[in-house]
Amino acid sequence: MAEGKKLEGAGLRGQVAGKTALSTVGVSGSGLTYRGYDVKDLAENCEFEEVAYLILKGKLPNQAELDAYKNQLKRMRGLPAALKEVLERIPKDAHPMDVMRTGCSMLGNLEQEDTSVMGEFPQEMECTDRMVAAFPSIICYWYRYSHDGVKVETETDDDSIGAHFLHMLRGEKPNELHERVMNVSLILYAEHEFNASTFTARVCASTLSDIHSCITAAIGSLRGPLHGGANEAAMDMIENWTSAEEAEREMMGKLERKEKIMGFGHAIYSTSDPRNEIIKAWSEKLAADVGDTTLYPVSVRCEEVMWREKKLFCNADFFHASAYHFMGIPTKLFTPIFVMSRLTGWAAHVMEQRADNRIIRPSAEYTGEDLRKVTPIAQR
Ligand SMILES: CC(=O)SCCNC(=O)CCNC(=O)[C@H](O)C(C)(C)COP(=O)(O)OP(=O)(O)OC[C@H]1O[C@@H](n2cnc3c(N)ncnc32)[C@H](O)[C@@H]1OP(=O)(O)O
Ligand SMILES: O=C([O-])CC(=O)C(=O)O
Repeated sequence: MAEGKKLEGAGLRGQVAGKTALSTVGVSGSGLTYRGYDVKDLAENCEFEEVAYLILKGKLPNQAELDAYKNQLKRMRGLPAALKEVLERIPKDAHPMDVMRTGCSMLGNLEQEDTSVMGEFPQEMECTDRMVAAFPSIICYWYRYSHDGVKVETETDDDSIGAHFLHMLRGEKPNELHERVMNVSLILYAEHEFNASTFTARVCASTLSDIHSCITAAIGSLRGPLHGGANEAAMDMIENWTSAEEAEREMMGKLERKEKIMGFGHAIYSTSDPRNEIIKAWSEKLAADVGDTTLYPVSVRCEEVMWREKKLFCNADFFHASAYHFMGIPTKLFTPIFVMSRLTGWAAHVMEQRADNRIIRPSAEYTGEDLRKVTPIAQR
């Protein structure tokens, strides 16, 4: 069970920066809740679209509401020609998170949110639904064009966002296991209170900016290796090791050299991240499915060494690395999948901020020079 840790010090740790009804992190016994539901319960019993609906619209949908929501999202999967042209110009070696950032921003140019009456945002839900539907299309359109020269069809009839993503990426519909894992993964990543990227979105929203600006800013914040980028960084690390023994030796060396190990530790949780045991179990199933005898044992040994040596635990990102890898997803697309999911949390926070807004503007402790006069340029 995750417990709260002593929260103080730099990085605004432990400071209440606002109110939310969307989620709790590390405060209730169950560790992580979305609108009062335990994330484990949601991951076991729901599809991602149900959870997206819960986060964005405030309640779990009934069957008719879910069907209508999924159909609406399906109809919004296509990309405007001007956006496709932009994606076609982005080089193969671009960072996929930069592609997401540009894709989101370009969509905001082509389908601007109506902000004409200050403080009123009548299209915020429609713009959000559009982004939820279009983000998988954006990343896959760019990836398939830049890597395979294929202009992929983004208007698929796949039932779920996860299946739609895998279908565009691989050119064929995924099997049931892979679709289920995508659902679970997207649920686990969907919302997490005032994490860095969500806070970024809220700061932007507090200026009464448009929703595409808020989401674009959040994508930039999620890109870093201390946040969403950790799933890719974890993969880059574990794929080098061919046995659990080698992983242990290398991990010990890293710890001796005081290197940060990606996919471990958390700003809020102190003993475990409740998302880890869920994605770890799916990673184990996928390992059995592909007959893996290396990557999963390597990952498990990393987890054991970090706990034994440092009492540091895997966060949501660590076993996502092996799980995605077993599904044949290229490492560089790991963090964009996080975006496809967290978009729901970001947008819900933007709406929550807008509904009860005061511009976010903290103060700083000044550590610079005392007041002084400008020396004329010739004398400097
Ligand atoms: C979905 C997500 O965004 S989850 C987070 C993903 N990020 C990562 O996996 C990156 C690796 N982890 C980290 O960098 C950190 O644990 C963070 C950024 C997640 C949290 O940072 P903080 O809140 O500052 O961590 P915390 O206060 O618990 O750190 C305590 C000590 O453990 C160390 N530590 C924390 N995480 C790690 C790690 N992954 N590897 C090695 N040492 C670590 C810190 O350096 C610190 O040591 P110090 O006191 O000697 O400076
Ligand atoms: O809450 C955090 O600081 C980081 C995190 O786990 C998330 O955003 O999912």
